[in-house]
Amino acid sequence: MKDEKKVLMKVRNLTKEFKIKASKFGEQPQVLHAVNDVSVDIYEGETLGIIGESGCGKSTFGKTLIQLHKATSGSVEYNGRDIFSLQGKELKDLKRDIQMVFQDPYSSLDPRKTAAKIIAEPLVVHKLEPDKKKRDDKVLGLMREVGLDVQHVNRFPHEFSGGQRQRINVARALALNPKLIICDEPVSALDVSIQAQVLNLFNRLQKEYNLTYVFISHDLGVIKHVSDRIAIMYLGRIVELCDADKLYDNPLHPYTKALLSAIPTESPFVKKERIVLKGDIPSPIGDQKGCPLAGRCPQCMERCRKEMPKLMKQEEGHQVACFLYDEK
Ligand SMILES: Nc1ncnc2c1ncn2[C@@H]1O[C@H](COP(=O)(O)OP(=O)(O)OP(=O)(O)O)[C@@H](O)[C@H]1O
Repeated sequence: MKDEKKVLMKVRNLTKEFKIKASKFGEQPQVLHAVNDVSVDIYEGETLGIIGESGCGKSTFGKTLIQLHKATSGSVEYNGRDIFSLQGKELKDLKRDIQMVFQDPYSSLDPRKTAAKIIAEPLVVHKLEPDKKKRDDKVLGLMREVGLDVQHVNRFPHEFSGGQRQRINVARALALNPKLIICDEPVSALDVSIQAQVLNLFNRLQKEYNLTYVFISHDLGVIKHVSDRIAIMYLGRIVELCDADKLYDNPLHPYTKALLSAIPTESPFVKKERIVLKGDIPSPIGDQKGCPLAGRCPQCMERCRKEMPKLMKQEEGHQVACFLYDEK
């Protein structure tokens, strides 16, 4: 990442709630708090890793950033402009600049279209390359760029392996020269041996095109490999935000500590204490009072059950939302 950091996306108090319909007659509909008051800056050229257990709101956060979900409240600025107020050409331009790559490389590809058609589609939709010959050349160039054999241009998705399919998805996203790519578990559905190759592809493309990534994963190893900074999510909130090189040596939040304690040590001679949090993740349905971890935290204090801690700076490049670090 560059020394001089430019904020590409500024997220403030982003909240996404889903209304859950009443299951029985007479019951009130309930509110599920999927993303809760999230504020974070995303810097140009960086990879912001988002990690947390299943259901903590990672995907909803990514989708709300690009308006696949309509935010309940909060704001997102991209290059200084409020994206929720964009319309017409400005909105179309934004949809070129920000792309998303999803977890399942198969279901996100139309099985009836060839690789050529799939990769060319965004160029057609955005009327970027009306000349067929030039468009075909661009498709072949993109295939080479992501490591696909151009001889396979007329193959259908089922004729490719999982890793190759994800490369088609990446080529399709790249076709529009995006600035920011939201990668939602892009290697989780792939064999471990293939994961590293696809992660290396993401790294190479980032350097080549100065791409910014929001990289969502539940896998601590993957997140460590790709991220410049890491946001740890729990129950819809960012509980810790830290430069990647500091986090693994100095986790502060009790939830992060528990999460990291599950990683096996590199040497079998080094023993590590495993921190197991009691109970399950609470339901995101209904109002929350106090810290979301209060009921499970081994260091819970009186205050934690009543007040919501905010993300606060502890040292350069390290913020945590925990009263253990906020003496009152
Ligand atoms: N369309 C929806 N309608 C209602 N609830 C939803 C919807 N999408 C997500 N949720 C709920 O929002 C919460 C956050 O889900 P989300 O998929 O964002 O989590 P996640 O961290 O990405 O998990 P996973 O890794 O399993 O996808 C969950 O409780 C989920 O059930």
